[in-house]
Amino acid sequence: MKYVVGARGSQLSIAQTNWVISELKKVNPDCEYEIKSITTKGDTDSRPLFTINQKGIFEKEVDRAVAQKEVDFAVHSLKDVPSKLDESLIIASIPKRESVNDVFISSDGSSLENIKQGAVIGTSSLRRAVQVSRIRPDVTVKPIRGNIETRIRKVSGENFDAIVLAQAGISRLEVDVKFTPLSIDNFSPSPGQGAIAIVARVDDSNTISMLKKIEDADSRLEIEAERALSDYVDSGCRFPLGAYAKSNGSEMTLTVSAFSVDGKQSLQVSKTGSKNDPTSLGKNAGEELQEKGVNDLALNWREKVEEWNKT
Ligand SMILES: NCc1[nH]cc(CCC(=O)O)c1CC(=O)O
Repeated sequence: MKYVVGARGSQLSIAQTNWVISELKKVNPDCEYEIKSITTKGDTDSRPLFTINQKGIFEKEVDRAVAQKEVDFAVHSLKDVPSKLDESLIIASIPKRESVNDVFISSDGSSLENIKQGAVIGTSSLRRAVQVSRIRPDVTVKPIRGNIETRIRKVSGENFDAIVLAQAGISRLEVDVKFTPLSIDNFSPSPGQGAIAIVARVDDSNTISMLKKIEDADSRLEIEAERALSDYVDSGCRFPLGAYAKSNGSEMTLTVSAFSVDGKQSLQVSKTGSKNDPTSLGKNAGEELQEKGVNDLALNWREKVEEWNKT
């Protein structure tokens, strides 16, 4: 049996897709896989500056190829996959997740704690921008565009002294670059960070069961809790949010941090529950955030995003 696999044109997407194919070949030795790279607007345009709620615009283009049967399945970074897929599609498989943490990459090897005063730090993630400025209010956080390799090249000390990226992307690309890991406490990751989602057609049960062979049960439960939480707060999610679920025996703990866009206010919630009910865990954490007034964090978000884009 031969499968055609959809991927974006970016190097990360190709690297992730190759990794998925090598895992699939171990358990489906008789199957063949061919990558069909789908050039999306995200691979041709420059990425946006700081934004909120732009999630998944490029992944949707690849998913359309799955829905239209141009490819059999697609491989994505889960954190970029919107919570609502087309009704003909399903996240068929979640393989074992990579590191969830962010990392700090600087031109002179210094860490976020000891980098020189007034350093210029690049990121286009509002979550990371806020997290950086809370630890080092003296640095300047500036939006940086381009894919991972381009961003790393920009850390020359000329335009950027440092950047923040996901460790998972660097590991998957096998980039040879020095970095310091950032703690999950200070840099609560984006929901789903480090995980890969394989999207297939909901009625294609043969492909789904072939893909399920590389599913990792704990990774699936963890990302379900993180996504249930972000779904719960999504309607008014005009604030930077980090969420991280970790299973431990039969339990799972979901820790969530939410910030106002200017970084001045924050809320943290940590909930433990049965790992087999990730949806309730995510919803419970969301309810507690709402009781604590999370919606107030979103006040004036538009003006605050514009402020970030002026730096
Ligand atoms: N939004 C871009 C993106 N999508 C997935 C990854 C890396 C892999 C992952 O986080 O799972 C990255 C780069 C980054 O955040 O540094």
